Amino acid sequence: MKTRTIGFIGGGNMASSLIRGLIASGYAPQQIWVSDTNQAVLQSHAEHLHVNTSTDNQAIIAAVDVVVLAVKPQILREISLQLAADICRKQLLVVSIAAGINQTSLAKWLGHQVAIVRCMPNTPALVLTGATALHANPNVTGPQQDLAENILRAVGLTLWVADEAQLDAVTAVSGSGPAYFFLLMEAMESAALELGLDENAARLLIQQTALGAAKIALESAESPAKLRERVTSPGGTTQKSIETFQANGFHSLVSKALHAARDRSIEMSQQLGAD
Ligand SMILES: NC(=O)C1=CN([C@@H]2O[C@H](COP(=O)(O)OP(=O)(O)OC[C@H]3O[C@@H](n4cnc5c(N)ncnc54)[C@H](OP(=O)(O)O)[C@@H]3O)[C@@H](O)[C@H]2O)C=CC1
Ligand SMILES: O=C(O)[C@@H]1CCC=N1
Repeated sequence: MKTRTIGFIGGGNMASSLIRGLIASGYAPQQIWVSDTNQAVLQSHAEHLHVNTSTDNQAIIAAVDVVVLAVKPQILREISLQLAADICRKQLLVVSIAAGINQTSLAKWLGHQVAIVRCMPNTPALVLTGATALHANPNVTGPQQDLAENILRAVGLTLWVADEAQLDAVTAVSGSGPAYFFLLMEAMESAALELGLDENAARLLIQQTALGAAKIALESAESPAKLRERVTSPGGTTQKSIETFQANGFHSLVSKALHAARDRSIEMSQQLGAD
């Protein structure tokens, strides 16, 4: 499967994470093609990643075995309509990573016979620790499903969802999720500075603590609540901070934030898929 050529339409943040991850996992840069309207982005990818680049989206379609649509959801309709005829003619597998653009809209724009895998990756793909949920439309053959899965599995964990609606929840949980952990790190860093630590010490301690907590959570069969209790000595320091979090509605705040992200994904499907 690593012999296939992969094209990215849009070479921004998420595409860069995937491309870097694919190269780190053994894909040759020559197998990867990227198009973007931003010359600086293409120049940087050519210079640093040695991948093939073009400002011509159609040239990418002509060159590859599978195309990843990695532009902003707001312009996906225009791009899909622009590329539909070439994609159909070549019977190309399309992988869309766009948040909030559903299979119905993609089929309407690209053609109802096109094989489309809609997925939701996340930026830790950059360090081969991505998490991606995928959904295939009925046109996707077994080998095409394997091809899509192999690309995303090269950069982390993959799971298939049979119910496409679950991708809205996945977007709220793992698609946007890295930002929540960065937000917590950001807030902890500000607090650490207030407590008198210098920036370098604060950042290092927080990074290592986040890594350690994630590793324990991954390696342990126990729930996050149980793992939290292990840190919380009765009458000690953690109890005080956890009580402060909980008295200020931490769980409900997280729930509201994830519901807001899920609802935005649904709203985008309705707004952007309308025509
Ligand atoms: N960032 C993330 O963590 C995740 C993003 N996604 C999805 O990935 C997609 C891309 O997101 P992200 O990487 O963050 O966005 P970016 O804006 O970083 O990347 C999109 C790139 O596409 C370029 N572009 C604009 N118009 C065209 C065009 N006509 N042809 C080719 N390229 C074009 C943009 O250039 P310019 O900036 O000049 O407009 C930009 O470089 C979105 O659909 C998003 O929902 C999914 C999961 C996670
Ligand atoms: O914020 C967004 O819309 C995209 C999708 C998930 C992460 N970034």
